[in-house]
Amino acid sequence: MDEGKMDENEWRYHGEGNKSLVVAHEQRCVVLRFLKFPPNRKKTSEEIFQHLQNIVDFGKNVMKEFLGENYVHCGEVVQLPLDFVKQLCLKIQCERPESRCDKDLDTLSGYALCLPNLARLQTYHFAEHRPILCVEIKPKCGFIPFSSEVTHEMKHKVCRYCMHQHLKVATGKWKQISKYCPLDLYSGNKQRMYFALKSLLQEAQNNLKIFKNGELIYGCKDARGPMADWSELAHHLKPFFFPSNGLAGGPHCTRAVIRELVRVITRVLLSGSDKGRAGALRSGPGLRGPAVCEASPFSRSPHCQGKSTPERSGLPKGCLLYKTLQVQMLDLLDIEGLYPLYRRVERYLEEFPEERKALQIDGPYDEAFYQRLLDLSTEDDGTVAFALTKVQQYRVAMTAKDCSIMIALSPCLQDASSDQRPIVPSSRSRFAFSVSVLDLDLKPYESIPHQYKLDGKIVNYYSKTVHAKDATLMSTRFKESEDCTLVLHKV
Ligand SMILES: O=P(O)(O)O[C@@H]1[C@@H](OP(=O)(O)O)[C@H](OP(=O)(O)O)[C@H](O)[C@H](OP(=O)(O)O)[C@H]1OP(=O)(O)O
Ligand SMILES: Nc1ncnc2c1ncn2[C@@H]1O[C@H](COP(=O)(O)OP(=O)(O)OP(=O)(O)O)[C@@H](O)[C@H]1O
Repeated sequence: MDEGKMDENEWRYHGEGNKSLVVAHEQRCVVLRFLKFPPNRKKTSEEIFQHLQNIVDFGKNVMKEFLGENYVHCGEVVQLPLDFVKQLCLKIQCERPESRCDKDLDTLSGYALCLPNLARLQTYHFAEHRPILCVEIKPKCGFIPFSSEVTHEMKHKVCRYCMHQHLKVATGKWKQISKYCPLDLYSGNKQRMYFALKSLLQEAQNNLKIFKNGELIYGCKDARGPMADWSELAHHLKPFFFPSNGLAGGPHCTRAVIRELVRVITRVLLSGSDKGRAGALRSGPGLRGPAVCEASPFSRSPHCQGKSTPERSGLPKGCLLYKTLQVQMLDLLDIEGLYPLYRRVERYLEEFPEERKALQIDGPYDEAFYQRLLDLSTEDDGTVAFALTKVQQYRVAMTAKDCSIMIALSPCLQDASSDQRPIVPSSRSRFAFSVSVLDLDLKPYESIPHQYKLDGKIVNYYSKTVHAKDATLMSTRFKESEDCTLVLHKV
């Protein structure tokens, strides 16, 4: 990229999250990822450069090690002309969803990350002219805490995502509770995975997006966005899954196309032999905790009836879901066990503020930082060193709980057998595919107190609503039995 000759008209708005905004190049398969900040938060250019460089280093030295070379794209920090950034910011403003406009794009530093466009991924040298379908999934936390530090019984039964849904609907973030449960997706059991993916398709929230040739065709921009329309989605997908047959339209066609999509995504998610060092974590927590979440509607669905023992994780060890789950499980103590250790580090830093650098709280995220993450002991010897290791592991785990997986699918030509790319078959076509992870920014040390408070809020709200529901149910049952007694009495 020639940073000297930048033209805002060659870039278009692509998407954004809470902390960054992404624009895509119209022709080339690259994106620019800019940081966003609340309007009054002024950061120096040097701070922004350092923040971005830390993201790159963390990707290279930590996440590539854990997840594998091919899945992680670190990109590079680029310096752009300020005039270009200002014009770009004006150009895209009208396309930004209202709910994301509480933060502004950083137009003052001129720094951004330049990354491959994972929605039009060319990793395996897909021919430029071939159509590309891309599915982005934000799977969230795939396990139930196994730490003995957990005090709320509910946390041993219901996963955080399912509990959080209730609070999100109550606060108006989303309109309705999703049937998606991360434990189903991470189960490795095909039926549970189909159920999870279908649930995501029904209620995408911010957990599912679908792009065709780099354009968003499915998924919420905003809680106020229109409802999911499967027939419109099927219309987009039909040429990919039923290329040469004249499958008629209508609900039958829609169902057939969605079924194919779900099957292909499941196969891709279960595939993979990419080498990562997540194996280094296997001697640690392993797959512990309950295998199912009590709130998942799957356990109450007809598929599950008659099965007394839920499936344990059947994820193949090489697949990205497995590796992501292993990194998530670096949260060994749960926020309840971690918070006192965070306080220990805080007290130490209050006394010796100059030590912050040596403790690598704000980087550098180098090989030494990575090596310390491999110590999975949970025996607290009372030291700051122990507390710090657990704090850093927790931050890495939280990052893995909030990352997204991008699956790019490109239809194969009949003669594509000599290609080196992995292939996934569907019933009427074949796709070359690639899988990548995005949003691997290390969660800040400062967010730990917020996590602690939020955890309490989520569990308390869920317990309250579920108890209220149970109480209503009980009182209805009680009434029914009272009625019954009366009837018996009469007889
Ligand atoms: O805490 P959670 O589980 O709500 O996750 C937040 C996400 O909400 P979600 O649950 O996915 O709707 C949230 O996503 P949205 O902005 O709501 O789309 C962010 O990803 C947030 O991360 P950060 O603070 O921007 O680094 C996420 O915060 P943390 O990952 O820092 O907890
Ligand atoms: N390299 C990429 N290629 C294609 N699309 C991308 C890329 N990076 C990000 N995106 C798109 O931009 C969106 C926002 O990016 P990202 O998730 O990194 O933002 P964020 O603000 O860090 O997210 P969060 O809200 O989780 O903090 C993603 O959901 C994805 O659709």
